Amino acid sequence: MATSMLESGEDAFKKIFKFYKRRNPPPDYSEVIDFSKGTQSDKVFPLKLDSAAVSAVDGSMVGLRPSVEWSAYSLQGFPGFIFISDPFLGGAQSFWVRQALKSYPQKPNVCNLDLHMDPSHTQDLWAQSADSLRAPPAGKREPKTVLERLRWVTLGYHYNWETKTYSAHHVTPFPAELHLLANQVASACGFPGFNAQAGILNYYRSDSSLGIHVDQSELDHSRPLLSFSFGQSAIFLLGGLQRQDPPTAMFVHSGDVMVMSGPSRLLYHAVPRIIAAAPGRPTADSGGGPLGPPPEYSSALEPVSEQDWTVCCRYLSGSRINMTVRQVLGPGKNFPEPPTEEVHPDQDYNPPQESPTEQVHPDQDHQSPQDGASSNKKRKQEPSACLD
Ligand SMILES: O=C(O)CCC(=O)C(=O)O
Ligand SMILES: [Fe+2]
Repeated sequence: MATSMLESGEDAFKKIFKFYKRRNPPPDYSEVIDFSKGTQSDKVFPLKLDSAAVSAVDGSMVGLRPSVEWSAYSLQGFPGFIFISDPFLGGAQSFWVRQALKSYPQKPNVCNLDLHMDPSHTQDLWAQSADSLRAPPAGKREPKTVLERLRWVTLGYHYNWETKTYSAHHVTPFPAELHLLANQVASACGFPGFNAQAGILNYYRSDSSLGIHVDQSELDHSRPLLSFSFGQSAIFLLGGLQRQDPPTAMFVHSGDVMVMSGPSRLLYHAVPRIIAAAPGRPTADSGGGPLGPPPEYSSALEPVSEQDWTVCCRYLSGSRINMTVRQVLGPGKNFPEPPTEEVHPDQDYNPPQESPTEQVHPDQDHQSPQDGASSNKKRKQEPSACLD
């Protein structure tokens, strides 16, 4: 399969991306690494993390199991890449899903819908969508709620999709609980003092994909990039330092955490496909249901009400959420002073259309997810597929 494709002219990453994105016939997944099956693949090795770096109490505050219990792995050929198979306490994923759907899209954070909607309509996407998502599906094709049209949210230093930069002039407070979660995971992985300064949240529908790119806009690449996934599963492709290097395919399931650090920090990667989570797999919608975390541990996170959880479950039945957390500046560092004539605080922030990087620098820097219906078009359109 994938390996035999590498001979011909088209670059290997693109070819493998297309292979996994293909709908008809669906691809063969036999070469895809599944970390939830442990060291079944001869390329996967158990990784001992720094269990002293995070106390069980601190971990439980953000919904993490004690780090000695985490199943962490390294992947042959990818030093610095760490895969942690769902380190969350039962029920704790629901907190993060609710945050990603209800809280993080709110102002002053920035989202794709701000580009073509009146600010009064992007103020509270949850409030506008919750009733429709709570109602039982009517059977016929229903108009999409605004929440279902959400594709990305930026936090902290807001990523500028056009210039592919962060700026000292466009920053809002980074959510404290997500800062804590990232700090603890990074500490366990050998990066104490990780300072979450920017977040990019991607919201994938069942036909979405994320193009081949490298996350290089952060100014300090010695700090890791952390990725948290919830909801439906995905195929993640991890390649090399060159765009055409052949990638390795792996499944990412709900609750999984990936850390790109050291020599893996600047590797090309992509998400060609969202896959329905296997029945019985503890996706966010079954990980404790509406209950939130068991009451025996303290948490920095507000419990999720049953009402809210109904909305989250309906949303997640056909969607995947990925939160990447980045440290933009080195410890104690600031943004370099721009030459005076280039200082245009905020006015020069032209937030993208839904997938602006496709228009400007395709296949290179960080992009937002693309919907299936528009994968070959310059400007992304709303997806045509309905909820599963
Ligand atoms: O969705 C994912 O797993 C990857 C997201 C990503 O690569 C990014 O946001 O830069
Ligand atoms: Fe990325």
